[in-house]
Amino acid sequence: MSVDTTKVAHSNGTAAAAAAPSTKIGQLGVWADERVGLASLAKKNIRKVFPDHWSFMLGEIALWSFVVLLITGIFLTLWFTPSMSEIVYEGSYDQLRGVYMTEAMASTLNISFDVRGGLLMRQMHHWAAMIFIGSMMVHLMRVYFTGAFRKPREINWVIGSLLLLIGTIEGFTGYSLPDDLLSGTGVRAADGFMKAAPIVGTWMSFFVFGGEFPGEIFIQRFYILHVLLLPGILLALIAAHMMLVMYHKHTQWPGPGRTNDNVVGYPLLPVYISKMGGFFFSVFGIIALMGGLLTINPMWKYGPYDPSKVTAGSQPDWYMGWPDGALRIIPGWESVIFGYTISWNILLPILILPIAFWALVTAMPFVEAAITGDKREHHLLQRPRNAPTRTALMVAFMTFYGLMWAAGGNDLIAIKFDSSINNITYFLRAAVFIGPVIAFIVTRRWCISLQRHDNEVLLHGRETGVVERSVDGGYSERHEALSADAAFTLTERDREDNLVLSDVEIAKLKGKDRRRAKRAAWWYGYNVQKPTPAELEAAQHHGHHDEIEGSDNAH
Ligand code: HEM
Ligand code: HEM
Repeated sequence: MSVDTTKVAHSNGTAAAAAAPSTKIGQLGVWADERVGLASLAKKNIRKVFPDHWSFMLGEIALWSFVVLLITGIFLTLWFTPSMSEIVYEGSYDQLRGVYMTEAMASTLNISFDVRGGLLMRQMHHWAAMIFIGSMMVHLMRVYFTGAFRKPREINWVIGSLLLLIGTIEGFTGYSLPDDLLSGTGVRAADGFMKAAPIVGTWMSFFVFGGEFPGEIFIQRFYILHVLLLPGILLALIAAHMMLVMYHKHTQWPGPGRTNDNVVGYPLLPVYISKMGGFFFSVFGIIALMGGLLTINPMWKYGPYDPSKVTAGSQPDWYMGWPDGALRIIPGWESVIFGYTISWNILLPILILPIAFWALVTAMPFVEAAITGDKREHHLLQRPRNAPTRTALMVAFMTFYGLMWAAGGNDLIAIKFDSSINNITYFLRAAVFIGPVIAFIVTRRWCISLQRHDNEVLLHGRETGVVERSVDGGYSERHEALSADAAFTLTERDREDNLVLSDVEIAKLKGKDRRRAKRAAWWYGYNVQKPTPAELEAAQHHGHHDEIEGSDNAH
Protein backbone atom coordinates (compact mmCIF):
# COMPACT_ATOMS: atom_id res chain seq x y z
CA MET A 1 0.00 0.00 0.00
CA SER A 2 2.78 2.39 0.98
CA VAL A 3 4.56 1.59 -2.28
CA ASP A 4 1.47 2.67 -4.16
CA THR A 5 1.32 5.94 -2.26
CA THR A 6 4.86 6.74 -3.30
CA LYS A 7 3.99 5.97 -6.89
CA VAL A 8 1.05 8.31 -6.74
CA ALA A 9 3.12 10.99 -5.12
CA HIS A 10 5.65 10.68 -7.94
CA SER A 11 3.11 10.71 -10.71
CA ASN A 12 1.56 13.82 -9.20
CA GLY A 13 4.97 15.40 -9.26
CA THR A 14 4.83 16.12 -5.48
CA ALA A 15 8.25 14.59 -4.77
CA ALA A 16 9.80 16.37 -7.71
CA ALA A 17 8.30 19.63 -6.52
CA ALA A 18 9.72 19.11 -3.04
CA ALA A 19 13.20 18.55 -4.52
CA ALA A 20 12.96 21.43 -7.01
CA PRO A 21 15.66 24.04 -6.33
CA SER A 22 14.51 27.51 -5.41
CA THR A 23 17.43 29.50 -6.89
CA LYS A 24 17.73 30.39 -10.58
CA ILE A 25 21.12 28.68 -10.83
CA GLY A 26 19.68 25.52 -9.27
CA GLN A 27 16.76 25.57 -11.71
CA LEU A 28 19.19 26.04 -14.60
CA GLY A 29 21.15 23.05 -13.27
CA VAL A 30 18.00 20.87 -13.23
CA TRP A 31 17.06 22.10 -16.73
CA ALA A 32 20.50 21.17 -18.05
CA ASP A 33 20.60 17.86 -16.20
CA GLU A 34 17.23 16.81 -17.64
CA ARG A 35 18.77 17.30 -21.09
CA VAL A 36 22.37 16.09 -20.74
CA GLY A 37 22.19 14.04 -17.53
CA LEU A 38 25.62 14.87 -16.12
CA ALA A 39 24.53 15.35 -12.50
CA SER A 40 25.24 11.80 -11.38
CA LEU A 41 28.69 11.91 -12.97
CA ALA A 42 29.47 15.26 -11.38
CA LYS A 43 28.09 14.15 -8.02
CA LYS A 44 30.40 11.17 -8.03
CA ASN A 45 33.51 13.10 -9.00
CA ILE A 46 33.09 16.53 -7.54
CA ARG A 47 34.01 15.44 -4.02
CA LYS A 48 36.79 13.15 -5.24
CA VAL A 49 39.75 13.31 -2.92
CA PHE A 50 43.23 14.27 -4.14
CA PRO A 51 46.37 13.89 -2.06
CA ASP A 52 48.64 16.89 -1.78
CA HIS A 53 52.34 17.26 -2.53
CA TRP A 54 54.32 19.97 -4.33
CA SER A 55 55.59 17.49 -6.93
CA PHE A 56 52.01 16.75 -8.07
CA MET A 57 51.94 20.31 -9.45
CA LEU A 58 54.40 19.47 -12.23
CA GLY A 59 51.74 17.76 -14.34
CA GLU A 60 49.55 20.78 -13.77
CA ILE A 61 52.24 23.14 -15.08
CA ALA A 62 52.24 21.09 -18.30
CA LEU A 63 48.44 21.28 -18.40
CA TRP A 64 48.20 25.03 -17.85
CA SER A 65 51.04 25.91 -20.20
CA PHE A 66 49.18 23.90 -22.85
CA VAL A 67 46.09 26.03 -22.20
CA VAL A 68 48.24 29.17 -22.59
CA LEU A 69 49.52 27.73 -25.89
CA LEU A 70 45.95 27.25 -27.09
CA ILE A 71 44.91 30.78 -26.14
CA THR A 72 47.96 32.56 -27.55
CA GLY A 73 48.05 30.22 -30.58
CA ILE A 74 44.47 31.14 -31.50
CA PHE A 75 45.44 34.83 -31.26
CA LEU A 76 48.39 34.25 -33.63
CA THR A 77 46.21 32.48 -36.23
CA LEU A 78 44.20 35.69 -36.64
CA TRP A 79 47.21 37.46 -38.21
CA PHE A 80 49.61 34.79 -39.34
CA THR A 81 49.47 34.07 -43.11
CA PRO A 82 50.54 30.50 -43.89
CA SER A 83 51.76 31.20 -47.39
CA MET A 84 55.08 30.95 -49.20
CA SER A 85 54.19 33.50 -51.88
CA GLU A 86 56.93 36.07 -52.16
CA ILE A 87 56.15 39.69 -51.41
CA VAL A 88 58.11 42.85 -50.67
CA TYR A 89 57.99 43.73 -46.98
CA GLU A 90 56.43 47.15 -46.41
CA GLY A 91 55.84 47.09 -42.66
CA SER A 92 57.30 49.26 -39.94
CA TYR A 93 60.54 47.37 -39.26
CA ASP A 94 62.99 49.65 -41.07
CA GLN A 95 65.90 47.30 -41.62
CA LEU A 96 63.85 44.83 -43.67
CA ARG A 97 61.61 47.24 -45.57
CA GLY A 98 61.86 46.60 -49.31
CA VAL A 99 63.24 43.07 -48.82
CA TYR A 100 61.68 40.06 -50.62
CA MET A 101 60.30 37.44 -48.26
CA THR A 102 57.44 34.96 -47.93
CA GLU A 103 54.06 36.10 -46.65
CA ALA A 104 54.63 33.83 -43.64
CA MET A 105 57.70 35.81 -42.60
CA ALA A 106 56.10 39.17 -43.42
CA SER A 107 53.03 38.31 -41.34
CA THR A 108 55.24 37.23 -38.41
CA LEU A 109 57.02 40.61 -38.63
CA ASN A 110 53.60 42.22 -38.78
CA ILE A 111 52.51 40.38 -35.63
CA SER A 112 55.75 41.46 -33.93
CA PHE A 113 55.72 45.16 -34.85
CA ASP A 114 52.30 46.25 -36.09
CA VAL A 115 49.65 44.18 -34.31
CA ARG A 116 48.87 45.56 -30.87
CA GLY A 117 50.05 43.05 -28.26
CA GLY A 118 51.32 40.83 -31.10
CA LEU A 119 54.92 40.57 -29.93
CA LEU A 120 53.75 39.83 -26.40
CA MET A 121 51.55 37.01 -27.73
CA ARG A 122 54.33 35.59 -29.94
CA GLN A 123 56.79 35.61 -27.09
CA MET A 124 54.23 34.19 -24.66
CA HIS A 125 53.47 31.43 -27.18
CA HIS A 126 57.13 30.58 -27.57
CA TRP A 127 57.90 30.71 -23.82
CA ALA A 128 54.82 28.62 -23.09
CA ALA A 129 56.11 26.03 -25.58
CA MET A 130 59.46 25.89 -23.73
CA ILE A 131 57.73 25.53 -20.37
CA PHE A 132 55.24 22.98 -21.73
CA ILE A 133 57.93 20.60 -22.91
CA GLY A 134 60.23 21.28 -19.94
CA SER A 135 57.48 20.67 -17.38
CA MET A 136 56.45 17.48 -19.18
CA MET A 137 59.98 16.15 -18.82
CA VAL A 138 60.26 17.06 -15.14
CA HIS A 139 56.78 15.56 -14.55
CA LEU A 140 57.95 12.38 -16.28
CA MET A 141 60.94 12.24 -13.92
CA ARG A 142 58.72 12.75 -10.87
CA VAL A 143 56.45 9.93 -12.00
CA TYR A 144 59.43 7.67 -12.66
CA PHE A 145 61.50 8.44 -9.58
CA THR A 146 58.52 7.83 -7.28
CA GLY A 147 57.38 4.64 -8.99
CA ALA A 148 53.99 6.16 -9.89
CA PHE A 149 54.07 4.37 -13.26
CA ARG A 150 53.70 0.92 -11.71
CA LYS A 151 50.54 -1.18 -12.03
CA PRO A 152 47.79 0.01 -12.69
CA ARG A 153 49.18 3.25 -14.22
CA GLU A 154 51.30 1.82 -17.07
CA ILE A 155 48.87 2.91 -19.80
CA ASN A 156 48.87 6.45 -18.48
CA TRP A 157 52.65 6.38 -18.69
CA VAL A 158 52.41 5.33 -22.35
CA ILE A 159 49.88 8.11 -23.04
CA GLY A 160 52.31 10.50 -21.32
CA SER A 161 55.23 9.46 -23.47
CA LEU A 162 53.06 9.90 -26.59
CA LEU A 163 52.29 13.40 -25.34
CA LEU A 164 56.00 14.06 -25.05
CA LEU A 165 56.66 12.84 -28.59
CA ILE A 166 53.76 14.70 -30.21
CA GLY A 167 54.41 17.82 -28.11
CA THR A 168 57.96 17.89 -29.46
CA ILE A 169 56.79 17.53 -33.08
CA GLU A 170 54.21 20.26 -32.42
CA GLY A 171 56.99 22.54 -31.15
CA PHE A 172 59.11 21.83 -34.22
CA THR A 173 56.29 22.60 -36.68
CA GLY A 174 55.56 25.89 -34.83
CA TYR A 175 59.24 26.84 -34.83
CA SER A 176 59.28 26.34 -38.61
CA LEU A 177 56.32 28.62 -39.38
CA PRO A 178 57.86 32.13 -39.34
CA ASP A 179 60.14 31.13 -42.28
CA ASP A 180 63.07 33.25 -41.19
CA LEU A 181 66.70 32.19 -41.68
CA LEU A 182 66.86 30.23 -38.40
CA SER A 183 63.58 28.35 -38.81
CA GLY A 184 64.36 27.64 -42.48
CA THR A 185 67.74 26.20 -41.44
CA GLY A 186 65.88 23.84 -39.09
CA VAL A 187 63.57 22.70 -41.90
CA ARG A 188 66.52 22.27 -44.25
CA ALA A 189 68.13 20.02 -41.61
CA ALA A 190 64.86 18.04 -41.38
CA ASP A 191 64.95 17.64 -45.17
CA GLY A 192 68.47 16.20 -44.91
CA PHE A 193 67.37 13.82 -42.14
CA MET A 194 64.48 12.53 -44.22
CA LYS A 195 66.74 11.99 -47.21
CA ALA A 196 69.07 9.90 -45.02
CA ALA A 197 66.34 7.26 -44.62
CA PRO A 198 67.27 4.34 -46.89
CA ILE A 199 65.08 3.66 -49.95
CA VAL A 200 62.13 5.93 -49.01
CA GLY A 201 64.20 9.01 -48.06
CA THR A 202 64.14 11.02 -51.29
CA TRP A 203 60.54 10.06 -51.91
CA MET A 204 59.57 11.23 -48.42
CA SER A 205 61.30 14.57 -48.88
CA PHE A 206 59.56 15.15 -52.23
CA PHE A 207 56.26 14.17 -50.66
CA VAL A 208 56.59 16.57 -47.69
CA PHE A 209 57.88 19.54 -49.70
CA GLY A 210 55.78 18.89 -52.80
CA GLY A 211 58.98 18.55 -54.89
CA GLU A 212 62.53 19.77 -54.38
CA PHE A 213 63.21 21.48 -51.02
CA PRO A 214 62.05 24.11 -50.04
CA GLY A 215 59.23 24.18 -52.59
CA GLU A 216 56.20 26.38 -52.11
CA ILE A 217 53.91 24.34 -49.94
CA PHE A 218 55.49 23.22 -46.68
CA ILE A 219 54.41 26.25 -44.59
CA GLN A 220 50.75 25.51 -45.44
CA ARG A 221 51.24 21.85 -44.57
CA PHE A 222 53.09 22.53 -41.33
CA TYR A 223 50.43 25.09 -40.46
CA ILE A 224 47.60 22.57 -40.71
CA LEU A 225 49.61 20.13 -38.63
CA HIS A 226 50.43 22.83 -36.10
CA VAL A 227 47.07 24.47 -35.54
CA LEU A 228 44.67 21.61 -36.18
CA LEU A 229 45.85 18.04 -36.35
CA LEU A 230 48.53 17.90 -33.65
CA PRO A 231 46.70 20.12 -31.09
CA GLY A 232 43.61 17.93 -31.68
CA ILE A 233 45.58 14.77 -30.93
CA LEU A 234 47.24 16.43 -27.92
CA LEU A 235 43.87 17.52 -26.55
CA ALA A 236 42.41 14.04 -26.92
CA LEU A 237 45.42 12.43 -25.26
CA ILE A 238 45.43 14.96 -22.39
CA ALA A 239 41.71 14.28 -21.84
CA ALA A 240 42.38 10.53 -21.72
CA HIS A 241 45.36 11.14 -19.40
CA MET A 242 43.24 13.15 -16.96
CA MET A 243 40.39 10.63 -17.08
CA LEU A 244 42.79 7.87 -16.16
CA VAL A 245 44.21 9.95 -13.30
CA MET A 246 40.63 10.26 -11.98
CA TYR A 247 39.85 6.61 -12.57
CA HIS A 248 42.98 5.24 -10.90
CA LYS A 249 42.89 7.95 -8.22
CA HIS A 250 46.11 9.80 -7.58
CA THR A 251 48.97 8.06 -5.81
CA GLN A 252 50.03 9.34 -2.39
CA TRP A 253 53.13 9.47 -0.26
CA PRO A 254 53.30 7.12 2.73
CA GLY A 255 52.30 8.68 6.04
CA PRO A 256 50.07 8.17 9.07
CA GLY A 257 46.62 7.05 7.99
CA ARG A 258 47.66 6.48 4.37
CA THR A 259 47.65 2.99 2.97
CA ASN A 260 47.67 1.28 -0.39
CA ASP A 261 43.85 1.02 -0.16
CA ASN A 262 42.78 4.55 0.69
CA VAL A 263 43.36 8.12 -0.51
CA VAL A 264 43.92 10.87 2.03
CA GLY A 265 43.68 14.45 0.81
CA TYR A 266 41.35 17.30 -0.08
CA PRO A 267 38.17 17.11 -2.15
CA LEU A 268 38.09 18.42 -5.72
CA LEU A 269 35.36 20.93 -4.80
CA PRO A 270 36.02 23.39 -3.26
CA VAL A 271 39.69 22.86 -2.35
CA TYR A 272 41.32 21.51 -5.49
CA ILE A 273 39.23 23.52 -7.92
CA SER A 274 40.37 26.72 -6.14
CA LYS A 275 43.97 25.57 -6.00
CA MET A 276 43.93 24.63 -9.68
CA GLY A 277 42.34 27.94 -10.65
CA GLY A 278 44.97 29.85 -8.68
CA PHE A 279 47.69 27.75 -10.19
CA PHE A 280 46.45 28.37 -13.72
CA PHE A 281 46.63 32.13 -13.14
CA SER A 282 50.13 31.79 -11.64
CA VAL A 283 51.39 29.84 -14.67
CA PHE A 284 49.64 32.29 -17.01
CA GLY A 285 51.09 35.26 -15.08
CA ILE A 286 54.64 33.94 -15.12
CA ILE A 287 54.45 33.18 -18.86
CA ALA A 288 52.99 36.67 -19.47
CA LEU A 289 55.86 38.22 -17.49
CA MET A 290 58.41 36.21 -19.46
CA GLY A 291 56.70 37.09 -22.75
CA GLY A 292 56.70 40.76 -21.78
CA LEU A 293 60.24 40.97 -20.44
CA LEU A 294 62.41 38.33 -22.11
CA THR A 295 63.07 38.34 -25.84
CA ILE A 296 62.69 34.96 -27.52
CA ASN A 297 63.24 34.16 -31.18
CA PRO A 298 63.91 37.71 -32.49
CA MET A 299 63.42 36.48 -36.06
CA TRP A 300 63.61 40.01 -37.47
CA LYS A 301 67.36 39.89 -36.77
CA TYR A 302 67.92 36.82 -38.93
CA GLY A 303 66.20 37.97 -42.11
CA PRO A 304 64.23 35.79 -44.54
CA TYR A 305 65.17 32.19 -45.30
CA ASP A 306 67.54 31.61 -48.15
CA PRO A 307 68.77 28.03 -48.79
CA SER A 308 72.24 29.37 -49.64
CA LYS A 309 72.77 30.95 -46.19
CA VAL A 310 73.30 29.68 -42.64
CA THR A 311 74.18 31.84 -39.65
CA ALA A 312 76.97 30.79 -37.31
CA GLY A 313 75.82 29.49 -33.91
CA SER A 314 72.32 28.56 -35.10
CA GLN A 315 70.73 26.30 -32.50
CA PRO A 316 67.38 24.54 -32.45
CA ASP A 317 65.01 25.02 -29.50
CA TRP A 318 66.45 23.34 -26.42
CA TYR A 319 64.42 20.11 -26.58
CA MET A 320 65.84 19.36 -30.06
CA GLY A 321 69.35 19.89 -28.71
CA TRP A 322 70.22 16.32 -27.79
CA PRO A 323 69.78 14.62 -31.19
CA ASP A 324 71.61 17.62 -32.66
CA GLY A 325 74.44 16.83 -30.22
CA ALA A 326 74.49 13.19 -31.31
CA LEU A 327 74.72 14.41 -34.90
CA ARG A 328 77.67 16.61 -34.05
CA ILE A 329 79.81 14.00 -32.31
CA ILE A 330 79.19 10.91 -34.42
CA PRO A 331 82.10 9.99 -36.71
CA GLY A 332 81.46 10.42 -40.46
CA TRP A 333 80.41 6.81 -41.07
CA GLU A 334 78.99 5.91 -44.45
CA SER A 335 78.71 2.67 -46.37
CA VAL A 336 77.65 1.81 -49.91
CA ILE A 337 75.27 -1.15 -50.16
CA PHE A 338 74.03 -2.28 -53.63
CA GLY A 339 75.04 1.07 -55.02
CA TYR A 340 73.07 3.00 -52.35
CA THR A 341 74.92 5.23 -49.89
CA ILE A 342 73.85 4.67 -46.30
CA SER A 343 74.75 7.71 -44.14
CA TRP A 344 75.08 6.16 -40.70
CA ASN A 345 76.33 9.50 -39.41
CA ILE A 346 72.78 10.86 -39.87
CA LEU A 347 70.70 7.72 -39.73
CA LEU A 348 72.01 6.68 -36.30
CA PRO A 349 71.83 9.96 -34.33
CA ILE A 350 68.65 11.36 -35.87
CA LEU A 351 66.44 8.50 -36.95
CA ILE A 352 67.47 5.47 -34.91
CA LEU A 353 68.76 6.88 -31.59
CA PRO A 354 65.81 9.19 -30.71
CA ILE A 355 63.24 6.55 -31.67
CA ALA A 356 65.11 3.89 -29.66
CA PHE A 357 65.49 6.25 -26.69
CA TRP A 358 61.82 7.18 -26.78
CA ALA A 359 60.75 3.53 -27.14
CA LEU A 360 62.90 2.60 -24.16
CA VAL A 361 61.42 5.38 -22.01
CA THR A 362 57.91 4.30 -23.07
CA ALA A 363 58.70 0.69 -22.19
CA MET A 364 60.18 1.45 -18.73
CA PRO A 365 57.14 0.27 -16.70
CA PHE A 366 57.03 -2.99 -18.62
CA VAL A 367 60.79 -3.48 -18.45
CA GLU A 368 60.74 -3.00 -14.68
CA ALA A 369 57.79 -5.38 -14.21
CA ALA A 370 59.52 -7.99 -16.38
CA ILE A 371 62.69 -7.74 -14.32
CA THR A 372 61.11 -7.74 -10.88
CA GLY A 373 58.15 -10.00 -11.66
CA ASP A 374 56.08 -7.67 -9.45
CA LYS A 375 52.38 -7.95 -10.35
CA ARG A 376 50.88 -6.11 -7.35
CA GLU A 377 48.98 -2.81 -7.57
CA HIS A 378 50.85 0.17 -6.12
CA HIS A 379 49.14 3.33 -4.90
CA LEU A 380 51.76 4.41 -2.38
CA LEU A 381 54.75 6.25 -3.82
CA GLN A 382 58.32 5.19 -3.18
CA ARG A 383 61.15 7.50 -2.22
CA PRO A 384 63.80 7.37 -4.96
CA ARG A 385 66.34 5.94 -2.45
CA ASN A 386 64.07 2.96 -1.81
CA ALA A 387 64.35 1.85 -5.43
CA PRO A 388 68.11 2.21 -5.98
CA THR A 389 68.35 0.42 -9.34
CA ARG A 390 65.39 2.28 -10.80
CA THR A 391 66.69 5.64 -9.60
CA ALA A 392 70.16 4.86 -10.92
CA LEU A 393 68.72 3.91 -14.33
CA MET A 394 66.98 7.26 -14.70
CA VAL A 395 70.09 9.14 -13.56
CA ALA A 396 72.10 7.21 -16.18
CA PHE A 397 69.51 8.24 -18.82
CA MET A 398 69.68 11.85 -17.66
CA THR A 399 73.48 11.81 -17.83
CA PHE A 400 73.35 10.48 -21.39
CA TYR A 401 70.78 13.11 -22.35
CA GLY A 402 72.76 15.91 -20.66
CA LEU A 403 76.03 14.96 -22.37
CA MET A 404 74.34 14.74 -25.76
CA TRP A 405 72.77 18.09 -25.07
CA ALA A 406 76.17 19.58 -24.22
CA ALA A 407 77.44 18.15 -27.52
CA GLY A 408 74.66 20.11 -29.25
CA GLY A 409 76.42 23.27 -28.05
CA ASN A 410 79.99 22.08 -28.78
CA ASP A 411 80.71 25.18 -30.88
CA LEU A 412 79.45 27.51 -28.15
CA ILE A 413 81.42 25.64 -25.45
CA ALA A 414 84.55 25.88 -27.60
CA ILE A 415 84.11 29.65 -28.00
CA LYS A 416 83.21 30.33 -24.34
CA PHE A 417 86.04 28.22 -22.90
CA ASP A 418 88.48 29.06 -25.67
CA SER A 419 89.19 25.38 -26.33
CA SER A 420 89.47 23.15 -29.37
CA ILE A 421 86.16 21.89 -30.77
CA ASN A 422 87.90 18.64 -31.77
CA ASN A 423 89.02 17.95 -28.20
CA ILE A 424 85.50 18.63 -26.91
CA THR A 425 84.12 16.25 -29.53
CA TYR A 426 86.63 13.47 -28.67
CA PHE A 427 85.92 13.92 -24.96
CA LEU A 428 82.15 13.74 -25.47
CA ARG A 429 82.41 10.68 -27.73
CA ALA A 430 83.85 8.76 -24.79
CA ALA A 431 81.82 10.50 -22.12
CA VAL A 432 78.41 9.55 -23.56
CA PHE A 433 79.32 5.89 -23.02
CA ILE A 434 81.30 6.08 -19.77
CA GLY A 435 79.32 8.86 -18.04
CA PRO A 436 76.01 6.95 -17.73
CA VAL A 437 77.77 3.87 -16.32
CA ILE A 438 79.56 5.93 -13.65
CA ALA A 439 76.31 7.77 -12.90
CA PHE A 440 74.50 4.44 -12.50
CA ILE A 441 77.05 2.99 -10.08
CA VAL A 442 77.38 6.14 -7.99
CA THR A 443 73.61 6.69 -7.75
CA ARG A 444 72.88 3.12 -6.76
CA ARG A 445 75.50 3.17 -4.00
CA TRP A 446 74.29 6.58 -2.88
CA CYS A 447 70.69 5.36 -2.58
CA ILE A 448 71.80 2.31 -0.64
CA SER A 449 73.75 4.53 1.78
CA LEU A 450 70.66 6.67 2.25
CA GLN A 451 68.62 3.55 2.99
CA ARG A 452 71.20 2.58 5.61
CA HIS A 453 70.96 6.03 7.08
CA ASP A 454 67.16 5.70 7.32
CA ASN A 455 67.50 2.42 9.17
CA GLU A 456 70.07 3.95 11.47
CA VAL A 457 67.68 6.78 12.33
CA LEU A 458 64.80 4.35 12.80
CA LEU A 459 66.71 2.09 15.12
CA HIS A 460 68.81 4.56 17.05
CA GLY A 461 67.12 7.93 16.58
CA ARG A 462 68.47 11.17 15.16
CA GLU A 463 71.98 12.31 16.02
CA THR A 464 71.68 15.48 18.10
CA GLY A 465 75.35 16.52 18.02
CA VAL A 466 75.30 16.66 21.84
CA VAL A 467 78.16 14.65 23.27
CA GLU A 468 77.78 13.43 26.85
CA ARG A 469 80.36 12.14 29.27
CA SER A 470 79.33 9.36 31.56
CA VAL A 471 80.52 8.93 35.16
CA ASP A 472 82.95 6.26 34.16
CA GLY A 473 84.59 8.62 31.65
CA GLY A 474 83.10 7.29 28.36
CA TYR A 475 81.75 9.66 25.71
CA SER A 476 78.61 9.10 23.70
CA GLU A 477 76.35 11.15 21.46
CA ARG A 478 72.80 11.68 22.57
CA HIS A 479 70.26 10.35 20.06
CA GLU A 480 66.78 11.75 19.78
CA ALA A 481 63.97 9.27 19.14
CA LEU A 482 61.86 9.85 16.00
CA SER A 483 58.27 10.93 16.43
CA ALA A 484 55.77 8.08 16.01
CA ASP A 485 54.54 9.64 12.74
CA ALA A 486 58.02 9.98 11.24
CA ALA A 487 58.92 6.45 12.27
CA PHE A 488 55.69 5.10 10.77
CA THR A 489 56.35 6.93 7.49
CA LEU A 490 59.87 5.50 7.26
CA THR A 491 58.67 1.97 7.83
CA GLU A 492 55.74 2.17 5.41
CA ARG A 493 57.48 0.43 2.58
CA ASP A 494 57.62 -3.10 1.27
CA ARG A 495 60.30 -5.55 2.23
CA GLU A 496 61.73 -7.03 -0.94
CA ASP A 497 63.83 -9.83 0.50
CA ASN A 498 61.01 -12.29 -0.24
CA LEU A 499 61.35 -11.34 -3.95
CA VAL A 500 65.07 -12.18 -4.03
CA LEU A 501 66.23 -15.77 -3.94
CA SER A 502 69.61 -16.81 -2.57
CA ASP A 503 72.35 -18.04 -4.92
CA VAL A 504 71.72 -21.61 -3.77
CA GLU A 505 67.98 -21.33 -4.52
CA ILE A 506 68.67 -19.72 -7.92
CA ALA A 507 71.08 -22.54 -8.80
CA LYS A 508 68.23 -25.05 -8.29
CA LEU A 509 66.04 -23.27 -10.88
CA LYS A 510 66.08 -23.85 -14.60
CA GLY A 511 65.52 -21.85 -17.82
CA LYS A 512 63.09 -18.95 -17.68
CA ASP A 513 62.56 -19.09 -13.91
CA ARG A 514 66.27 -19.00 -13.30
CA ARG A 515 66.75 -16.00 -15.58
CA ARG A 516 63.89 -14.16 -13.88
CA ALA A 517 65.27 -14.92 -10.42
CA LYS A 518 68.68 -13.63 -11.50
CA ARG A 519 67.16 -10.44 -12.90
CA ALA A 520 65.24 -9.80 -9.67
CA ALA A 521 68.40 -10.47 -7.64
CA TRP A 522 70.29 -7.90 -9.76
CA TRP A 523 67.48 -5.37 -9.33
CA TYR A 524 66.94 -5.70 -5.59
CA GLY A 525 70.16 -7.43 -4.61
CA TYR A 526 71.92 -4.79 -2.51
CA ASN A 527 68.86 -2.94 -1.21
CA VAL A 528 68.77 -2.43 2.52
CA GLN A 529 65.52 -3.84 3.91
CA LYS A 530 63.60 -1.95 6.55
CA PRO A 531 64.01 -3.33 10.07
CA THR A 532 61.71 -6.15 11.12
CA PRO A 533 59.22 -5.43 13.96
CA ALA A 534 61.42 -7.55 16.25
CA GLU A 535 64.50 -5.47 15.40
CA LEU A 536 62.58 -2.25 15.97
CA GLU A 537 61.30 -3.43 19.31
CA ALA A 538 64.74 -4.58 20.41
CA ALA A 539 66.23 -1.21 19.45
CA GLN A 540 63.47 0.66 21.29
CA HIS A 541 63.97 -1.41 24.35
CA HIS A 542 67.71 -0.81 24.20
CA GLY A 543 67.23 2.96 23.81
CA HIS A 544 64.83 3.07 26.72
CA HIS A 545 67.27 1.16 28.88
CA ASP A 546 70.09 3.59 28.01
CA GLU A 547 67.97 6.53 28.93
CA ILE A 548 67.15 5.13 32.37
CA GLU A 549 70.76 4.32 32.89
CA GLY A 550 71.71 7.84 31.82
CA SER A 551 69.24 9.49 34.19
CA ASP A 552 70.34 7.23 36.99
CA ASN A 553 73.92 8.24 36.36
CA ALA A 554 73.02 11.91 36.27
CA HIS A 555 71.51 11.73 39.67
C1 HEM B 1 50.82 17.19 -21.97
C2 HEM B 1 51.53 16.62 -21.09
C3 HEM B 1 51.06 16.13 -19.74
C4 HEM B 1 50.08 16.66 -18.94
C5 HEM B 1 49.21 17.89 -19.21
C6 HEM B 1 50.01 15.83 -17.77
C7 HEM B 1 49.19 16.08 -16.69
C8 HEM B 1 49.13 15.31 -15.56
C9 HEM B 1 48.47 15.68 -14.33
C10 HEM B 1 47.77 17.03 -14.09
C11 HEM B 1 48.60 14.64 -13.47
C12 HEM B 1 48.09 14.60 -12.03
C13 HEM B 1 49.01 15.44 -11.17
C14 HEM B 1 50.45 14.96 -11.13
O1 HEM B 1 50.70 13.83 -10.68
O2 HEM B 1 51.34 15.73 -11.57
C15 HEM B 1 49.32 13.59 -14.16
C16 HEM B 1 49.60 12.35 -13.63
C17 HEM B 1 50.33 11.39 -14.31
N1 HEM B 1 51.08 11.57 -15.45
FE1 HEM B 1 51.01 13.16 -16.65
N2 HEM B 1 50.90 14.79 -17.89
C18 HEM B 1 51.58 14.96 -19.07
C19 HEM B 1 52.62 14.18 -19.53
C20 HEM B 1 53.03 13.01 -18.93
C21 HEM B 1 54.20 12.26 -19.30
C22 HEM B 1 55.21 12.70 -20.37
C23 HEM B 1 54.21 11.13 -18.52
C24 HEM B 1 55.17 10.00 -18.51
C25 HEM B 1 55.73 9.49 -19.56
C26 HEM B 1 53.04 11.18 -17.66
C27 HEM B 1 52.65 10.19 -16.76
C28 HEM B 1 51.72 10.39 -15.74
C29 HEM B 1 51.33 9.37 -14.78
C30 HEM B 1 51.79 7.92 -14.74
C31 HEM B 1 50.46 10.01 -13.87
C32 HEM B 1 49.78 9.37 -12.64
C33 HEM B 1 50.66 9.76 -11.49
C34 HEM B 1 50.16 9.44 -10.12
O3 HEM B 1 49.00 9.05 -9.91
O4 HEM B 1 51.01 9.61 -9.20
N3 HEM B 1 52.37 12.36 -17.90
N4 HEM B 1 49.65 14.02 -15.43
C1 HEM C 1 51.57 22.09 -27.73
C2 HEM C 1 51.20 23.08 -28.39
C3 HEM C 1 52.06 24.10 -29.16
C4 HEM C 1 53.40 24.28 -29.21
C5 HEM C 1 54.48 23.49 -28.48
C6 HEM C 1 53.63 25.42 -30.10
C7 HEM C 1 54.88 25.96 -30.43
C8 HEM C 1 55.09 27.02 -31.31
C9 HEM C 1 56.35 27.68 -31.56
C10 HEM C 1 57.67 27.32 -30.88
C11 HEM C 1 56.15 28.66 -32.49
C12 HEM C 1 57.17 29.65 -33.04
C13 HEM C 1 56.92 30.95 -32.33
C14 HEM C 1 57.77 32.11 -32.80
O1 HEM C 1 57.50 32.67 -33.83
O2 HEM C 1 58.70 32.47 -32.08
C15 HEM C 1 54.75 28.61 -32.85
C16 HEM C 1 54.18 29.43 -33.79
C17 HEM C 1 52.84 29.44 -34.04
N1 HEM C 1 51.86 28.73 -33.39
FE1 HEM C 1 52.14 27.32 -32.00
N2 HEM C 1 52.42 25.87 -30.58
C18 HEM C 1 51.44 25.08 -30.01
C19 HEM C 1 50.09 25.17 -30.22
C20 HEM C 1 49.49 26.06 -31.10
C21 HEM C 1 48.10 26.14 -31.33
C22 HEM C 1 47.05 25.29 -30.62
C23 HEM C 1 47.91 27.11 -32.26
C24 HEM C 1 46.64 27.61 -32.88
C25 HEM C 1 45.47 27.16 -32.74
C26 HEM C 1 49.20 27.61 -32.63
C27 HEM C 1 49.44 28.60 -33.58
C28 HEM C 1 50.66 29.07 -33.95
C29 HEM C 1 50.88 30.03 -35.02
C30 HEM C 1 49.81 30.67 -35.89
C31 HEM C 1 52.26 30.26 -35.08
C32 HEM C 1 53.02 31.15 -36.08
C33 HEM C 1 53.11 32.56 -35.60
C34 HEM C 1 54.47 32.97 -35.11
O3 HEM C 1 55.44 32.24 -35.28
O4 HEM C 1 54.55 34.03 -34.54
N3 HEM C 1 50.14 26.97 -31.89
N4 HEM C 1 54.11 27.61 -32.11
